[in-house]
Amino acid sequence: MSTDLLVQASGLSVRYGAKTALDDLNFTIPKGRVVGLLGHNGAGKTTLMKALVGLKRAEGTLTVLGMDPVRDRVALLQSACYIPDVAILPRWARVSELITLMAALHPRFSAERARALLRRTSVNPSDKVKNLSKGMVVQAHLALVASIDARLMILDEPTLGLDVLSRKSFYEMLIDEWCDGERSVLISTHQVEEIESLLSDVIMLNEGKVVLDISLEAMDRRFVALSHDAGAAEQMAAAHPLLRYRLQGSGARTHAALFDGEPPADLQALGQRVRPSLVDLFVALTRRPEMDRTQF
Ligand SMILES: Nc1ncnc2c1ncn2[C@@H]1O[C@H](COP(=O)(O)OP(=O)(O)OP(=O)(O)O)[C@@H](O)[C@H]1O
Repeated sequence: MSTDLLVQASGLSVRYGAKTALDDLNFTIPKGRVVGLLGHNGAGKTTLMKALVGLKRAEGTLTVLGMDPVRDRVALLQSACYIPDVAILPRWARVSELITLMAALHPRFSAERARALLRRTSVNPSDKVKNLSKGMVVQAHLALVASIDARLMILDEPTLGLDVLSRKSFYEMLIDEWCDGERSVLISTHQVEEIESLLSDVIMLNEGKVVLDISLEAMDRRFVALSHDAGAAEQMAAAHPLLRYRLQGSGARTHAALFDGEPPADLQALGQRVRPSLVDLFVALTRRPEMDRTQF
């Protein structure tokens, strides 16, 4: 395996009985990337993350840090860390005791780093877990996990239940203190707007299939949105854009049409190019057909 590819998946499928949760996924995660895993409820995000850390057996080929996640699970967890969507820390313990415990259990854990990361949060090492708020538990959990010298961090909706300031500081800590150009992060969230600026890449899942796997730079080059006034709506619609939506703010151009690739020249003359957001693209690529009529 090339050491630059931390994850390599080909023909990856996961089933729960008769239900196919992931269907023939092919993707890689190179080093030094921050990859957003986006998808509606039930799209397969948690299932994929579980497969990556060997908690769910998958068909096809899956290599994580050069290892088979199920067979080499113990070794893999020395170099990959995973925060599941329900962060649980033992309620009876003080945070300082968890640091001591982690230092004893994990060869790549740095107690010094954990204490330094905790200083950025509102959690004190002397606090008991049972006295922490939900958000403080999440912060403590991240500080502990980010103190493991790992190459891959897998975060399943890590900011669930956090207020906006805590979410911001969580992401700042992740980017400033953990990402170093070699390590990669795979992060799932429903708060797409909030993480767009952090991401280098995005993988979108829809009903167990990958509908988009792209870097943000390539996304900006490939997808074009045209803002236009209401009068041009029919012509835009006739060109079958991926999505038509309303723009916020004032001005004559209150509508936009999103295209995969360059829109025809005559349409470009009717509108102005605007950058489609990740949310617009997500809606366009993962909406259900019954939503089509409700766009306008
Ligand atoms: N233990 C299970 N047994 C049976 N089906 C399951 C199980 N876990 C997940 N599924 C099904 O697999 C599909 C993918 O679920 P998954 O939890 O991976 O979605 P998700 O994208 O993480 O959703 P959410 O955003 O709601 O957390 C869903 O249809 C779900 O019902």
